[in-house]
Amino acid sequence: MRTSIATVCLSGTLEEKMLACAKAGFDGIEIFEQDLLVSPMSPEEVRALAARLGLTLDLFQPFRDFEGVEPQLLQANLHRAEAKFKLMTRLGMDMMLLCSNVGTATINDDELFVSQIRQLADLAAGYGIRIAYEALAWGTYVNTYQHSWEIARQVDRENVGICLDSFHILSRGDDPEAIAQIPGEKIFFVQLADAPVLSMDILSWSRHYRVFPGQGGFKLDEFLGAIARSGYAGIISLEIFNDVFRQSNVERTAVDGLRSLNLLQSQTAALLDAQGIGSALALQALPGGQKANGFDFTEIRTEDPEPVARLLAQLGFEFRGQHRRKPVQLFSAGGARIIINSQRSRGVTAAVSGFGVQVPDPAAAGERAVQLLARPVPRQHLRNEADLPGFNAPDNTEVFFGATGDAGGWEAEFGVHESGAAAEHPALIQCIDHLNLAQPWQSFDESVLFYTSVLNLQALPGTEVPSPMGLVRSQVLATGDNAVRLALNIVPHGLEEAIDRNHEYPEHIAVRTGDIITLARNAVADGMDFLHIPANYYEDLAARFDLEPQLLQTLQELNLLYDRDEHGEFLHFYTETIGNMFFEVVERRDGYDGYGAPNAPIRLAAQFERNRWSRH
Ligand SMILES: O=C(O)c1ccc(O)c(O)c1
Ligand SMILES: [Mg+2]
Repeated sequence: MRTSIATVCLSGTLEEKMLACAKAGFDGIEIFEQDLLVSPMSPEEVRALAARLGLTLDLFQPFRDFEGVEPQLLQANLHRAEAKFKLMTRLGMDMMLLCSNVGTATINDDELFVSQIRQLADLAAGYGIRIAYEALAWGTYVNTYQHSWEIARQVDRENVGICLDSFHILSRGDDPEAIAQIPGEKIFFVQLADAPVLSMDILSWSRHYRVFPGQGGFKLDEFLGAIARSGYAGIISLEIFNDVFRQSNVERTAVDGLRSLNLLQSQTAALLDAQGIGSALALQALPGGQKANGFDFTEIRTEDPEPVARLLAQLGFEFRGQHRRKPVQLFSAGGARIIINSQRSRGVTAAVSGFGVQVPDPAAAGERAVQLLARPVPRQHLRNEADLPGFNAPDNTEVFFGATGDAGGWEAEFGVHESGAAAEHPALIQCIDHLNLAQPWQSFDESVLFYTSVLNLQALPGTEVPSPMGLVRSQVLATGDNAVRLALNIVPHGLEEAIDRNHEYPEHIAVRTGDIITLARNAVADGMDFLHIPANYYEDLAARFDLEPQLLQTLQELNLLYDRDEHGEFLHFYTETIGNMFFEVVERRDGYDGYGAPNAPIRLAAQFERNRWSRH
């Protein structure tokens, strides 16, 4: 599939945008006219740069407010168009986007639209230029794809077709199914954008909140499937107006965009395959996404392992061994393995630096990640050491693929020979339940797409948690069976540096137990520091749930939090924070499925009080 992206999606100068698109691997770009207007590069220089970078210049856009006007204005519009045709000739471009009129149209008459666009077409033909007519969702008279197609059909010129933009169609709730009936050769261009489901006027939604495919709520595989069934064989482009992308790192945004297209074409190929339909789009399928069976390990980086090791021991973890070659230690409890790594850790008090998941075929999962443009972690293994495919997530977490049930492969490097070595006491901890990773606000959507596509996780509906630092947006990603769960928390604006500053906005590792009360009592006996929960919380619990007074008293005594859903009950507690991380211990009774969301504000406020206090 040939891929393109509109320059309006990206930050920086036109030159920077072009370099980033080429580096990410796009085939071409749409030149958004404003980017050219403000550029010091001449049209000839833009053309030469594109040629040098191997980028095609696919669409000059937008040309606005043309049809449906009085005769005098039409002449001015044709004059304006001719100037742009000359400019396009200098750029070596042959396709112009014509948006349906949103401003100057005063006459609602299809026949007039047809005859005026026909005049434009005949003028364009003299320059060898084709016109792609796009119905904007807020077009004054033309605002549906059916209408733009009807007009283009009646114009009846070889050099006039339509541009289909998923946003304008899906934002209105229109059914894209009828696209399949349009002759593919009359679809001149396809723009894709996703968007979160919001209720606001369509213009504001379009200009500020579009996101890459897979980051919003539109069913773009079905949309692209309908495009494919029309017989369209052209370019699939991204046109994303997004306030955050326009101020984010241009290279990262370009990679994020191409990742979204690589995922979408694979999903669409699967959809068409299932219907037994071939496609002229040459959709590239990715190696199949594998369902992870669980966490392989979680890694903590720290320059001083002692406080973390002490906390792990208080929670019931056993020290399993020291890596034979590196300053790295392994701890485990039940099926939960935690690695403390002191390499490259100068200045890091403690931070969650990576994790592994177990999949049936790690090499294939690694190959899929590469095709999704994931950045490989530089290799540091020796020939006789396990070589887990590893990648840097957008939040800088290192993500590894291990083989299902084969931790022994790398555990041996820690001198651990029999897997599941008999501990002195059977561990109360069963496994890693979930990880909570902090996300800078600029890269939240990028992270969601990365983790859902590379780790093959599903995004659950997001929530918002009030905290003294601001409203924290939170999003859970999980395998269908919850064997692997990640909770991504957006860091409130202004605190994103806190992640690097090693303070204030910690991440956490949640481990699961079948007996949290015994585990908490053992930890108290071992002198562990718990996050202190205020008495107000327990008064509120008593009001909301009818709890046995004895249980309520135990919860308060042990700083345990409580929640209930339609399945069962949830008991959990938090440890004190070390550096940039802490632990949570959870007990899920009778299939409780959530994360104690009502308790999250209590936790954030308690940590805020505590961290403020510890800084003075
Ligand atoms: O918002 C706009 O003006 C605009 C311009 C060009 C497009 O292709 C589009 O989808 C929207
Ligand atoms: Mg568009």
